Amino acid sequence: MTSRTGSILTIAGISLCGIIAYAVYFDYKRRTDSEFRKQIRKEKRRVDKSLAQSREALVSENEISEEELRQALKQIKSEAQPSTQEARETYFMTQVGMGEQLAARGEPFHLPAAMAFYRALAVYPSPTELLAIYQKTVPESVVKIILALMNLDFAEKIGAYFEVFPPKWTNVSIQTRSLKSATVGPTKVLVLNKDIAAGEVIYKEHPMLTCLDYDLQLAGTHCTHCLREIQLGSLSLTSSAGTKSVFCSKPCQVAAKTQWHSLLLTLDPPLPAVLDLPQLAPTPAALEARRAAQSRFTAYLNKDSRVGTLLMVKFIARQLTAPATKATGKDTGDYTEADGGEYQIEDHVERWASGQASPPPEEYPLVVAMLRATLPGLEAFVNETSHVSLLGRITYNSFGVCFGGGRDNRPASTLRPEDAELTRTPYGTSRQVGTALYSVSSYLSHSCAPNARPSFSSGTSELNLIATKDLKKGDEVTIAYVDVTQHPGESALDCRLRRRKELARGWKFPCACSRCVDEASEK
Ligand SMILES: C[S@@+](CC[C@H](N)C(=O)[O-])C[C@H]1O[C@@H](n2cnc3c(N)ncnc32)[C@H](O)[C@@H]1O
Repeated sequence: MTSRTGSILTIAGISLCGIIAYAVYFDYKRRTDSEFRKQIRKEKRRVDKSLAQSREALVSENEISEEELRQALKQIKSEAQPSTQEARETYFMTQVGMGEQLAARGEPFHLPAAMAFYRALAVYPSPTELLAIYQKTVPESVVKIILALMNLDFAEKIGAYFEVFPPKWTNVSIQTRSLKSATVGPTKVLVLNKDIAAGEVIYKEHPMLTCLDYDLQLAGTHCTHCLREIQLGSLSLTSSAGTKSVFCSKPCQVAAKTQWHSLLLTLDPPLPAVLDLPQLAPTPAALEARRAAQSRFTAYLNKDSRVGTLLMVKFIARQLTAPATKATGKDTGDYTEADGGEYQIEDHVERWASGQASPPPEEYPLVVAMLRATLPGLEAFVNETSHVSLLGRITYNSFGVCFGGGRDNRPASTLRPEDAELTRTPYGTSRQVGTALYSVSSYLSHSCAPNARPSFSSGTSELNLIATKDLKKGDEVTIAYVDVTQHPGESALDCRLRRRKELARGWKFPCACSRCVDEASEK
């Protein structure tokens, strides 16, 4: 080992031993905190510019070509990653040692040296910190190549998203189009990749997150995970406060337990075992604090049946439990490997359009207290700004799950009408059994004369998108976000006003669909 390797390992080792468990959270923060990501994007533009220059310089100095960089990255990406903590540590040390030795052999070995350092970076809990160490200890020309590899990796990930998502089997792609409205600018829409006949299923999609309506949760009549009506026997999970969630099947029970239930509602170890990270042994006082924080948070949710907030914390939990969820094999609608792209649940959610949320002031401290009591450091997943924007994004994109034509015994909301939950469903939120979020369907536009409809014909929250007209390749697919039928005794004008009012309240846009445009010109 060279003396420099020694210094990298000594400096890095402090972090490796001390913060490996917490690193998971900080890495998630990097990926979830929208402000932080905004900064990264800004920084990326700056870095892009300087790296484009540095790449040009690398190329012009005949050091390394763009193609060589691409091949190097491809090679690194194709290699298997160590899966246990012990293996990661050994891999890290081997790669750093190798990088040092290669770098010392001079310029022809700078690319393989940078590749070794880059591999070490990929398994290190805090990459920015390690990069700073490299900058102090590794030859400048090698650092330049490491930065160029980083930049290329980032650019490939971001740039390719809408090329590989949605997956081909959904028969749709996402395009940016300008809608026929003076106030609505370019917006993303779903466009068909092939002709589809009326009545055919365009695609089926499992939700990434669900929330059973609170009254049904209490009644125990529906599955907390897939929202199916429970016919035969049910299974349950008990929270730290003694309340029960029921499930229609073992896979649903396991999925809910793994994804969010253990972390948010119990005193079980919060880190999924498959992460193979050291679990902190909680003191009795810490366990009691966790139970109390969970119970205060649950009381807050239950008081006004807050769906958006529950979905938001389930989303936070899912980011942490993703590796464990993957191991259960249950379809989670996240498309983590959409046609070759590698995505996390947050990569999808951060691209969604966002609405305005105005949670009561007591909500944020309750969320933070609950996360901190679960595991110190976990509260870093949200700050005051990202809490509001995450909530806005989640409520803006939620769908109402209705079986058949929907139910008619849903209790009215206790919130002010302007704060009451509004979900996308042609039957009306008041007829749903629960709320669900979908990766692909989030991009569906509204039309008062839609050409498709969401159907839940499997009796679960799996969304079947059915064409209601003969459609051609290139057509934009639309659904009705609200009830657009003209009811008996309702004039066309009243119907128009009702649906436009609801759209303005829930989604804040003046509808630019063909029916609204035609009806406006008939006046
Ligand atoms: C829930 S998002 C749908 C996905 C969104 N288009 C995107 O870019 O991610 C709702 C937004 O889509 C646009 N939109 C959908 N249907 C529309 C319509 N009929 N008229 C005008 N804007 C519409 C509006 O900008 C609205 O705020």
